[in-house]
Amino acid sequence: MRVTAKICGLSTPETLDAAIRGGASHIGLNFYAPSPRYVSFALAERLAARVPGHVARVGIFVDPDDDLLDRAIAAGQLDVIQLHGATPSRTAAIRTRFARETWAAIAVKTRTDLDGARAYATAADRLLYDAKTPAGAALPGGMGVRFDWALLDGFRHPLPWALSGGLDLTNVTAAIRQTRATLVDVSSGVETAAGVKDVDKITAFLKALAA
Ligand SMILES: O=C(O)c1ccccc1NCC(=O)[C@H](O)[C@H](O)COP(=O)(O)O
Repeated sequence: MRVTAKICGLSTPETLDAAIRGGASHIGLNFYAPSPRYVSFALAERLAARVPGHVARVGIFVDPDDDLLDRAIAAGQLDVIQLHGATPSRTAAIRTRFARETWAAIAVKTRTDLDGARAYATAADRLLYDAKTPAGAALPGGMGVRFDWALLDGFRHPLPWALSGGLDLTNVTAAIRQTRATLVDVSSGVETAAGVKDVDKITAFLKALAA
């Protein structure tokens, strides 16, 4: 079973290049201003220009308006729109309007949260099962929080999906073994501090998938 990865929240050429060199299938550019991984349109443009055609550029958004999407898609040459906090109907509208592969992030803590994924069955192209961050947390993602992977046992996935939330070099192999994920997503697990990606951590994480 081949497993691929999205390295999320990249904001420097060096770490972006490490993700590409290491074999990431997707790279994530974060357009949510409060995030420590936020990239301006100008920076997104420079980073996107380094990404070869076989690697998908994913834009990360929290309930974005159309203007932000328009500008980010152009700057980041986005192939994929990843939405946090968008309702199924807003997700469907974005997918239709922007004609891009669209991912719905599902914030998971309980089985009920997971069941909520079904509402996106006709609205999105892929689900990103991410851990629900604690109440009052500054961000809805990128906080290194893990959910109970056993919740996925026997779950009938309504769409292709990816596993996210608290993954790192120490647990990604077990996560894949347990959930049978074929696409994993990581952000803080390949950082030395919030928003500071690390070339060696990215390389080691991707190498673990190839082993
Ligand atoms: O990473 C962020 O700063 C972020 C902010 C707002 C919404 C989403 C965000 N990240 C989305 C991702 O796809 C992360 O990779 C995902 O939440 C996993 O993060 P981590 O647990 O740190 O690996």
